[in-house]
Amino acid sequence: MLKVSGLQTAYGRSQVLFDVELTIGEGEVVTLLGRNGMGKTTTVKSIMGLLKPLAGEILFCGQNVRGATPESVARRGVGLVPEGRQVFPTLTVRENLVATAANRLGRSDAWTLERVYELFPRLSERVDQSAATLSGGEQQMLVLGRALMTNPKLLILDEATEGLAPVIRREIWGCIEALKGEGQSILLIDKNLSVLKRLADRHYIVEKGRTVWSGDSAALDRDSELVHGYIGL
Ligand SMILES: Nc1ncnc2c1ncn2[C@@H]1O[C@H](COP(=O)(O)OP(=O)(O)OP(=O)(O)O)[C@@H](O)[C@H]1O
Repeated sequence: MLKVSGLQTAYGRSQVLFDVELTIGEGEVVTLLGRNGMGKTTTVKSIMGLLKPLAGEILFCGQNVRGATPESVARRGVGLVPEGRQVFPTLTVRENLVATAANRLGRSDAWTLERVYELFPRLSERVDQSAATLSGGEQQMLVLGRALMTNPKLLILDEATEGLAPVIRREIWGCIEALKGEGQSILLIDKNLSVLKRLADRHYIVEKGRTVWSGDSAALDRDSELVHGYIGL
């Protein structure tokens, strides 16, 4: 579904990615791990077309999307839950969910408001409340629901549980697990290694803008010393 290879990206003159590679197959849950500032968000922004890479290949469903606009990447079926709970603050819960909703790929089991409310009952109790007045956890659920309403082939979650109370985190992890059960392909960035090991099929570690390790959860355990050196957890 997604194949990134030799990815290089810079902010102005400051190059941050030097050689990132990762692959996500249909229905797979894959993580991108690494310490703060190693290039995970920059990789996501490069995939989404929010940054223009200097070099490398980003193949999504067999087509090169490197250099494509964010709109075009979204239209092809990549949904992003960005860092930092980016709701549309002046819109209500319902308006947030429908604002970018689409079923461009014509899925027969498309996401609907009802299905999102079923997944996140807290949102169903607040449909006419403005997003700015939601708690942090509710805002994050809203952003996740909004991404699902675009019916993405690939869902990318960048630190979706950061800064949330444990009970809300568990709720969000439960939803991600349910999505995995439905065959949703997901790229996860998070610091909660024990949950990621249980949930994900494979993992990639980035260190100073390069993919330096990849493997499944069993390999992550086997190489735990090396892995902990890289991700510092
Ligand atoms: N807009 C920017 N301009 C210049 N440098 C940037 C910019 N955004 C990020 N960087 C730098 O790029 C590097 C990689 O940052 P990035 O946000 O991709 O890291 P990350 O692995 O996602 O870390 P975190 O877990 O802290 O979000 C860091 O050194 C960061 O300071």
